[in-house]
Amino acid sequence: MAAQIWGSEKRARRRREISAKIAQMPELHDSKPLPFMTREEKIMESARKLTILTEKMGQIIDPTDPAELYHLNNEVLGLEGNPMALHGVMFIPALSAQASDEQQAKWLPRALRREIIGTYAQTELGHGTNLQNLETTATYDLATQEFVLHTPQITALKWWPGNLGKSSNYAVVVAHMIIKAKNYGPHPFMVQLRDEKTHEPLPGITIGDIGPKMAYNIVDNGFLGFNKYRIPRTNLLMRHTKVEADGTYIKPPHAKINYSAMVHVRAYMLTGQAIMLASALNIATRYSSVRRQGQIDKSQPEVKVLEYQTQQHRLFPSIARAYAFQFAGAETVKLYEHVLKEMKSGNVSLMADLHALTSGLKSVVTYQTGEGIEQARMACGGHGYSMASYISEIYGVAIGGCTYEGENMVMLLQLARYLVKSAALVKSGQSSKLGPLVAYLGVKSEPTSLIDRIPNSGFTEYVKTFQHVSKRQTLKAADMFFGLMEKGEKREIAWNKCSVELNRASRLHTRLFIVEAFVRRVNEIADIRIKEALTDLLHLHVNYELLDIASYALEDGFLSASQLDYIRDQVYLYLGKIRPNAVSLLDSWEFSDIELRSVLGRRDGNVYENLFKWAKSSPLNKTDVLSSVTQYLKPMMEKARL
Ligand SMILES: CCCCCCCCCCCCCCCCCCCCCCCCC/C=C/C(=O)SCCNC(=O)CCNC(=O)[C@H](O)C(C)(C)COP(=O)(O)OP(=O)(O)OC[C@H]1O[C@@H](n2cnc3c(N)ncnc32)[C@H](O)[C@@H]1OP(=O)(O)O
Ligand SMILES: Cc1cc2nc3c(=O)[nH]c(=O)nc-3n(C[C@H](O)[C@H](O)[C@H](O)COP(=O)(O)OP(=O)(O)OC[C@H]3O[C@@H](n4cnc5c(N)ncnc54)[C@H](O)[C@@H]3O)c2cc1C
Repeated sequence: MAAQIWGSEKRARRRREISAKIAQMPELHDSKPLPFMTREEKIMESARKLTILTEKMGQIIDPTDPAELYHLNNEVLGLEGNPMALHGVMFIPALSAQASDEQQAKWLPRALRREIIGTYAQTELGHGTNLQNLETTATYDLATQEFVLHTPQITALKWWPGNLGKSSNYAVVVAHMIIKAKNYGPHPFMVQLRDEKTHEPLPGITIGDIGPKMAYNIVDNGFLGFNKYRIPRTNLLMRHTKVEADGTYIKPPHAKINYSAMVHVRAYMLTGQAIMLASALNIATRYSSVRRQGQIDKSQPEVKVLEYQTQQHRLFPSIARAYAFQFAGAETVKLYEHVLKEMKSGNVSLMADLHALTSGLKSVVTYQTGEGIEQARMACGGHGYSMASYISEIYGVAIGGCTYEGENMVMLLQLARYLVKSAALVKSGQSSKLGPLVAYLGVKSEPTSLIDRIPNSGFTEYVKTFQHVSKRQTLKAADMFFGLMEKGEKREIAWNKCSVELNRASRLHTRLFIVEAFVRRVNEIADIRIKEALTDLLHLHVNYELLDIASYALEDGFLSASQLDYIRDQVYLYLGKIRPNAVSLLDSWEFSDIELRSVLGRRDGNVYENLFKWAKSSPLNKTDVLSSVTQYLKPMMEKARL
């Protein structure tokens, strides 16, 4: 099963080997539990480990393999981030995709050797979503052949970029490029921020940390202002766009090609989210098989809380989602790598499809991951609320994904643009022009669902039902939009008036893609035992998800009330079937205790001993009487007694 999750036998084996090596290297372990550290201590601890990794990484992993890098990152540095998080996730990808060969030769080896640390600075205090209204300017000075970076007012301060505040000395900065008074829109520039020897900010740069956040606090998300700060013309990333010495602008082959670093993270973050969801569920499911509370049969001893159907209903559909996201994520990464390769050689024809797909997936996956992690926390009762579970930290980090790389509603609306265009093709009889991801929009469906009507139909009737609801909602939302425009409404106003319905269509389309990716994977599996276990999980997934969106299929009579009863019964049936495999389905992800960082979810299952040890190690327990008591509470009580 680990091979299915991680993509191959070899990958699963390499993960195990990497975990085993790290277990033997105490210098790479947390020196104390992260929740007992201050933010400064955590940053210090993480930087300490990063320097060791820079020396020893080659002995532990193949540093050119992103999957191995990511696993090393999760084991050693953890999900709270690190002082170089954005260096690997966005700075290097931005340079790789957007810098010319000559620029790459100059900067990439230095970045890869970690001579310099970089980040991706795009978002500003006043604007994150609407890139067209970013306010940082890069004005070309023909006389000196330099760009002058400037922050015209407080809202133009770069705000949020990870590791910008204190750790990075370089950044890919996105600014509006102005040449001879003409604004060419947002473009990426390579900018040195700090002196390479002293790490002091360079003159003309104002920079710092934006303060603590809900989670992800080892990352120093920062602010940055420029005061007429000059950089050479050749620091504009020029793989696709060029500015010649005389100010001539050569436009890129696709208007949004400079957005590729965002698409990179949107594609890769899906499996990251699946890992966080599976981690939280691993903790909650292990704990649920240790925790005994109450009896189902009063004549019997107390049961493990995992025996309660409500507990299973709370956890198991999310287990299925974690697998589904992992499989859909793996497909997306493959597509991304393909499109990136094509893009580098000038073929931009697949960019729109990739953008639409990743926009929808990032939104649905992050939202449902957040839901699943929060259910996992509640499934652990009081102990879930303790930092000993570590679930709250996982939650805080995961839900950041609902916002970064494009706020979820906004990204769903990006997918909706694609769906509406596809709907227009269907309506104008041009269904043959539909891309493979939306081809179903042009297929006539049966009048009613055949779920439970055709024996042994596998998942086909389920997929058809998802396709039906997605198609219907897409066409309905598109009709609403076209209808408003026909009535004379301006395009943007009409769009806004339909946006809730449009986003519903985007969610349904994305959920269909996730179901299909799960089905595709299960169909590929040869090992009969693995196939059986995953087929059970897929049964739970399709039935649970369909129940969740049933209103769409009920409103036009595609599903009947009796079919809904059948679907509900199937959910209960598969909850029971999955119960014996539940812990194994999560243990198969092979998270080590080091990586999970959870007292509640350790492999040994000694929950109560471990919790007591953890509590005793709380810094508050170093002394029996705290100075808060001697200074304030004790005198207060004494005064009251007089
Ligand atoms: C030492 C060893 C240790 C190792 C440590 C390192 C470990 C790392 C290892 C790395 C390994 C790799 C694995 C990576 C794993 C990742 C896991 C994830 C971890 C998470 C980390 C967290 C990091 C968080 C970082 C966050 C960063 C950010 O948030 S950056 C800022 C992001 N900002 C946004 O996303 C802004 C959103 N807004 C937009 O995108 C746009 O403004 C908009 C799309 C909404 C609108 O744009 P615009 O105004 O320009 O558009 P128009 O209206 O003019 O046009 C719309 C048309 O354009 C089309 N379009 C838009 N975008 C694209 C696109 N990208 N591609 C193609 N087309 C696009 C759109 O479809 C419209 O087309 P039509 O007009 O409809 O045809
Ligand atoms: C943990 C974290 C890490 C980050 N790291 C980085 C980084 O490394 N580099 C970087 O540059 N940035 C980074 N960001 C910033 C992030 O990319 C932005 O916060 C994000 O893109 C959302 O933009 P915003 O904050 O402007 O939200 P807003 O756009 O102001 O969103 C506020 C509300 O307005 C709604 N809204 C906005 N526009 C529309 C619209 N057109 N239609 C409908 N509704 C709309 C949204 O849906 C939302 O409900 C990070 C953010 C976080 C939380």
